[in-house]
Amino acid sequence: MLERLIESLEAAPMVQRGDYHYFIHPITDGVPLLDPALLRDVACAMVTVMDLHGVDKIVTAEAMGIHIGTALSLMTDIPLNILRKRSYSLPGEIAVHQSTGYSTGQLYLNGIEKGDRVVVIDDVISTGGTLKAVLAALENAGAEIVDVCVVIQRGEPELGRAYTPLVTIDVDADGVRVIDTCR
Ligand SMILES: O=P(O)(O)OC[C@H]1O[C@H](OP(=O)(O)OP(=O)(O)O)[C@H](O)[C@@H]1O
Ligand code: HPA
Repeated sequence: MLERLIESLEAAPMVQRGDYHYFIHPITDGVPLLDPALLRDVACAMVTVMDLHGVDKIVTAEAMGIHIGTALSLMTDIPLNILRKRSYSLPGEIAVHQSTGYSTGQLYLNGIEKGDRVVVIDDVISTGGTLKAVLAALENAGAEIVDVCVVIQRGEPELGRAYTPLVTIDVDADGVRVIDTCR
């Protein structure tokens, strides 16, 4: 089920963002084109590895968790909640600081109730800065985090809790090497 993902990752072009070797891939960037079969492979694998029992909401971060979260939501009928990079100034909005290997910013959580059972998904974890911010916002809102799943784990970031990657990669200036898969 993951052959298309593995092959496309190992063919991914690289660019520099400061000191950061950034790979460009349809799942993580929507560039150059997202093949529906690849998105379907990823969504089916995530549904297989995640614990979705009694889950109220799928949570992801703008922007590149949205297409994956949408596919999962359509497959499972579980509503999708998106942490946005802009504030809506709604009552109860929770703001958290996001940092990645090449950027910093804010993420804003709305629409999560105390006691909600949620799963968190994203396209990639690299430094872990984004998912740490998402988890902090959800904890602040009083959500119960049932599971965390990412398509791609880059390196060995710690989140302070377990999470499941579909694939684990190493990246250097020459490109991407897939070193592990979830099966
Ligand atoms: O583990 P980290 O070092 O935090 O990196 C992972 C995050 O980086 C990317 O988001 P980014 O904020 O770059 O923006 P995008 O999703 O809008 O492309 C990606 O979608 C992850 O959310
Ligand atoms: O190297 C990367 N490529 C695409 N998305 C990312 N998000 C964090 N690092 C990366």
